[in-house]
Amino acid sequence: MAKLLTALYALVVNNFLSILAVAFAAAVLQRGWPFSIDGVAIWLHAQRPVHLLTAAILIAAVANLLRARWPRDVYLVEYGCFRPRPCFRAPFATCREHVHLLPYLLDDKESLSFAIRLLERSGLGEETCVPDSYHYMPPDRSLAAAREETELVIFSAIDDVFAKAVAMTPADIDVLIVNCSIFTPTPVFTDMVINRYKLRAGVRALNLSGMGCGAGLIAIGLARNLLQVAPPGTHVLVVSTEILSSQYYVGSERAMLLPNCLFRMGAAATILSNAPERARFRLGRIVRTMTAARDADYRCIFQEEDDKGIRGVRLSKDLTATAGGALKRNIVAFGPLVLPVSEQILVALSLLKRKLHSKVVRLYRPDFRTAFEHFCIHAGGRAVIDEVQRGLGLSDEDVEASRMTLHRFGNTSSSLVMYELAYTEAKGRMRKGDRVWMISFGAGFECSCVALECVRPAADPADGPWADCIHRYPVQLPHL
Ligand SMILES: CC(C)(COP(=O)(O)OP(=O)(O)OC[C@H]1O[C@@H](n2cnc3c(N)ncnc32)[C@H](O)[C@@H]1OP(=O)(O)O)[C@@H](O)C(=O)NCCC(=O)NCCSC(=O)CC(=O)O
Repeated sequence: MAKLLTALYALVVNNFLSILAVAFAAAVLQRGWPFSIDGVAIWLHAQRPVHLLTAAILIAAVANLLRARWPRDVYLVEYGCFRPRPCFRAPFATCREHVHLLPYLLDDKESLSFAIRLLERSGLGEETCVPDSYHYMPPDRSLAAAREETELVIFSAIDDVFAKAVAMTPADIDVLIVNCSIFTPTPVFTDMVINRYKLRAGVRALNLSGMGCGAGLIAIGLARNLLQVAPPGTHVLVVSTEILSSQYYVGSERAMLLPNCLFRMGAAATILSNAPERARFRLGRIVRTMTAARDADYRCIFQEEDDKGIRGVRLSKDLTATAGGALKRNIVAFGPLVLPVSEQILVALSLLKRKLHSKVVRLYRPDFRTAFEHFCIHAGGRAVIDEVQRGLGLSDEDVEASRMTLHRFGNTSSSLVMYELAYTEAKGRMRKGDRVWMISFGAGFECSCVALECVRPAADPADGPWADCIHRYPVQLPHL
């Protein structure tokens, strides 16, 4: 009964304007339309032609002006992901053997057992992949190795997206955005892509670095902003990756060993456009929250040298709480833009109740499943997914794409959310009209939320990074 009442409440409140319009139309029809076509014709006839012409020109000019100022709709035309070959696999046995052979960990038994424990409890499976350089002993952290990894992951992802977007070629790209946080070579990634694919001389190229795992959605937000004011038919290629070779930490500090355990190779390439032709998703609201003004948040993910002068990325123990806080702040802006009115009224009522009664009244947690069918949550680590699931009150099915992506691919940084989208599609769950919520976190600290609406499901959903393993997923994860 309560379920039925809730559904009825949502139906009435969310369709209030339509119900009002139908009631008004019915009332008008019952009373009779006050104007007749003859009456309007006589009135028009009585006006001076020059006045009618001026009015028509004015109306057309205002409409044109409004249309030009109205931001264009932006679409995700296609996306592709790097699918690592099995030779890059890093199963536990190999990782365990490697950490036992690392000279700097050999003397530090505590750090050694910590690294192994984290590997086992990380939520990563047996098939995640690391670059060739990690298979060397000691790991090859040279520029040449990083460049080799870059070319492999980026070019594979771009090849994949153009293989899917059959009607498009690299020559159709007007703007190129590449993001990678830790490694920035010269010439930069965008030049690498322009050189390889011989992009047009007039292509606009932007490179984002140092922005952590959140940079993929930041790049998509930037592409959206550009496309909203660009001439119709403009195409942007966004490439998101993190290059691991140069950032392997060879020290023994726990907080800096963690990235070695969590990060794995990956890349995604996404084509966006302001033309609806051939589009697969329509971009909805995008909200980015930065909390770098808070010292603790700013230092939460920090590249620095340890006390022995060895460079690495330090991940704070408070990272999950920081992510939860940043998401909360983001939702204050994002929620009202995406939630149905019925949920917003419930939030407003609980706020009012809290104000009137006491601070102990719990605020109503909106049900985001009324606004989205699918969730792609940055799978930064098992604890990050736990925190978001708990905070948003999501079910295990809602976070399945994130947990399975962490299991199969590890933390691939800024490309993760595209692997998660690919999971949902590979499972055949994406339907026309379905809404997707992408959430990413990154150094800064940053939290970005992007809403997507599916306009055309994939022609071949199994064709993607999950092609060779989707039949084995979801897998049962151990209870830790
Ligand atoms: C690492 C974990 C899988 C471990 O989970 P566990 O279930 O084992 O439990 P746990 O959290 O109690 O941690 C186990 C042990 O690790 C220690 N520990 C955990 N996190 C630590 C950290 N950052 N630094 C130092 N030690 C740490 C704990 O103190 C504890 O030690 P003891 O047992 O001795 O008390 C989880 O904590 C996790 O997912 N954390 C989040 C990982 C993360 O930061 N991801 C974001 C990556 S950055 C990113 O994605 C964005 C970006 O780069 O921009």
